[in-house]
Amino acid sequence: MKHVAIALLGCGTVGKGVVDLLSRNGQLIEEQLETHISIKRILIRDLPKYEQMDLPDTIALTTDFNDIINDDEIEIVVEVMGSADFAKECIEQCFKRGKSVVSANKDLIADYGIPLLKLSQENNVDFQFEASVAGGIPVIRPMYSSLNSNRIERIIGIMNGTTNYILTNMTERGLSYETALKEAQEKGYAEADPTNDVSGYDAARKIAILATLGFHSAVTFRDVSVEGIEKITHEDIEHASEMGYAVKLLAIAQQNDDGISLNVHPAFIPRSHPLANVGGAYNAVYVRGNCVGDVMFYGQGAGAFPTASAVVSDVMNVILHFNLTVTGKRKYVWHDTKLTDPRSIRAPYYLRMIVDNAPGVLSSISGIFAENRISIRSLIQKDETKEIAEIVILIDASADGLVRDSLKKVTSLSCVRRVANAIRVIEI
Ligand SMILES: NC(=O)C1=CN([C@@H]2O[C@H](COP(=O)(O)OP(=O)(O)OC[C@H]3O[C@@H](n4cnc5c(N)ncnc54)[C@H](OP(=O)(O)O)[C@@H]3O)[C@@H](O)[C@H]2O)C=CC1
Ligand SMILES: N[C@@H](CC=O)C(=O)O
Repeated sequence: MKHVAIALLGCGTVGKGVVDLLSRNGQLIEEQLETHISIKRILIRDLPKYEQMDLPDTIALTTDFNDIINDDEIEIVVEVMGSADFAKECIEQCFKRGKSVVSANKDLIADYGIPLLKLSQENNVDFQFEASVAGGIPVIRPMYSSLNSNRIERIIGIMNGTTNYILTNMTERGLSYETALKEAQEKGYAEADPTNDVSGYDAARKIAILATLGFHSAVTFRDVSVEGIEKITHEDIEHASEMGYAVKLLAIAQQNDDGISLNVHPAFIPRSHPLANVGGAYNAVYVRGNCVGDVMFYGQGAGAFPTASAVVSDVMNVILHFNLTVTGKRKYVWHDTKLTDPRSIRAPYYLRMIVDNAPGVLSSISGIFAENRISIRSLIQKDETKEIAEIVILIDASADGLVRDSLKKVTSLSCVRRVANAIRVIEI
């Protein structure tokens, strides 16, 4: 039986998941590859913390990356630390020393995926990162393999388990935002800094990675317009339910006539749509190819075993390439990319405002929308006291820039206390 020694950089939620998955399914994995995989070393920072962990005695823990990079027996390095700079440095060193790398680090790949892929090719090694998008769901490989006979037209999905867990549990269990986030952290879904999840940056990184591969476009995280879920309240969720919608954080990449648009934002989705029923930490990604039509990928987008499933399958793929002597041979294609102005993207919007409960208020607000040729689909006055009222407006599909400009004017009306939220409605 052949033997491949690997090293892990990091042994947190995902790293420990990899250790456990290999011990649980090792025999089946060996049978398929005719190769035994052993984890030889793991890099961590805080040694005493890991000495208590239930890890096989055969694994050497180290706090010095040199122990890994200088060990010629180690052929594959699995980077599951997170962070950008140090991880990038380690991965580059691995490539230069002829080691293939598997990474789950979307922060890094969304920014440096293309230069890293190029460097891996120059050094004839593999770089694989299936777990970087949607945890356990196979969605990266289909982009450059199973669906690559298509021109990909659109990618839309729920790509962050933490925010989906928060929104689902605010909706179904009435949990507060803070309690739901705490639960998501306890379950190992959230990033080390959960701001990346709730602000939409994590999903933005994932859609940038998918668009890079699916659209053959050299885009990065910085090309994505991002809005998070921090402003979503129980009021918004209740109004959505009453109107037949669920609130979800969506990531959308779209090929338009004038370029590519990349957006992450909360959205009202009709309850009848399959994405509305993706609950908890589950993710779902729709891909539309010009020949295949719509394909949907669904599964657990975060957590130890689901993510380790993708990481270990990447390790298996690297070993398969070793065995077939095709390591580092995959070719990637990127074209010049033009980005659509995000302000031109049209959608219907749900708007919630807190206003004075006084005559003439509604006509002042609707007057501003009329001036901007935005047509109001419905306007409902909700809870009211003697002094204030909450109004909920649905407007027909309008350009984002026009909606934002109109809302600025609405906010400046003395009778408008605040625009509490403006959320796009997805009609698919
Ligand atoms: N959790 C999930 O569900 C998913 C996570 N990912 C990605 O996987 C990666 C790992 O995530 P996760 O396991 O949740 O993270 P954790 O925070 O649970 O674990 C990180 C691990 O990396 C180690 N580490 C961090 N920085 C360093 C460093 N500079 N030097 C040495 N060791 C270091 C930590 O060691 P120490 O404790 O000693 O600091 C810890 O063992 C991230 O890129 C994340 O975005 C991807 C998909 C899903
Ligand atoms: N924090 C991420 C983990 C997986 O990528 C999430 O919540 O989806």
